[in-house]
Amino acid sequence: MTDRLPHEKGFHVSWDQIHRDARALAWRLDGQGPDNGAWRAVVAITRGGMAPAMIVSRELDIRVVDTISVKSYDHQSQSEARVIKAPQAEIMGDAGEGVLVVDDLVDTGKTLELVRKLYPKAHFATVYAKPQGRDMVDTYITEVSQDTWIFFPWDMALQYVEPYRGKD
Ligand SMILES: O=P(O)(O)OC[C@H]1O[C@H](OP(=O)(O)OP(=O)(O)O)[C@H](O)[C@@H]1O
Ligand SMILES: Nc1nc2[nH]cnc2c(=O)[nH]1
Ligand SMILES: [Mg+2]
Repeated sequence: MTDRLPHEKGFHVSWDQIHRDARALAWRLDGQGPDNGAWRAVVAITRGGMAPAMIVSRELDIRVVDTISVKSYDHQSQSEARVIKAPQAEIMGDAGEGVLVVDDLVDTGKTLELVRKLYPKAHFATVYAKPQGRDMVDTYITEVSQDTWIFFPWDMALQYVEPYRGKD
């Protein structure tokens, strides 16, 4: 993760904000599936995609939900990704047609590139997108610049901050 830093800007997302944005994503996807507008299943890219996928599946009343786990690692200075848990083969079918693959964000696009290769007919949706990975996503809600780090509520806690005038 250190190679992803430093980032000039921080975009802090609250629970309320991610709920609203994931709902907006669901509404945009409503009726866009290949089977009379319907989607067959939602697949979350763990772990960050799980909260948005839960909200999307709830909004669109999709009861078939599975996960895919992609682990990024550095191998001789080249960053690679591999699947360490795949979704059920019966859910994905041949190429993922009718399946909504949901993640919290796309950054470099490496994660989605890998999942897309496996399931080229699935629909890829993220809540947030950065320019470098944007072409890997079919539907997203909000774009942030490449030098922005997105902070999610599950990675944060409320804490005391010094008053402005109290600082050195
Ligand atoms: O477009 P990319 O450059 O591949 O980055 C995007 C991915 O990185 C983050 O997940 P991470 O691998 O950090 O794991 P996590 O979801 O378990 O936090 C994020 O949730 C996306 O899945
Ligand atoms: N939380 C978080 N994880 C990431 N993984 C890749 N980019 C990001 C980001 O901006 N925020
Ligand atoms: Mg992730």
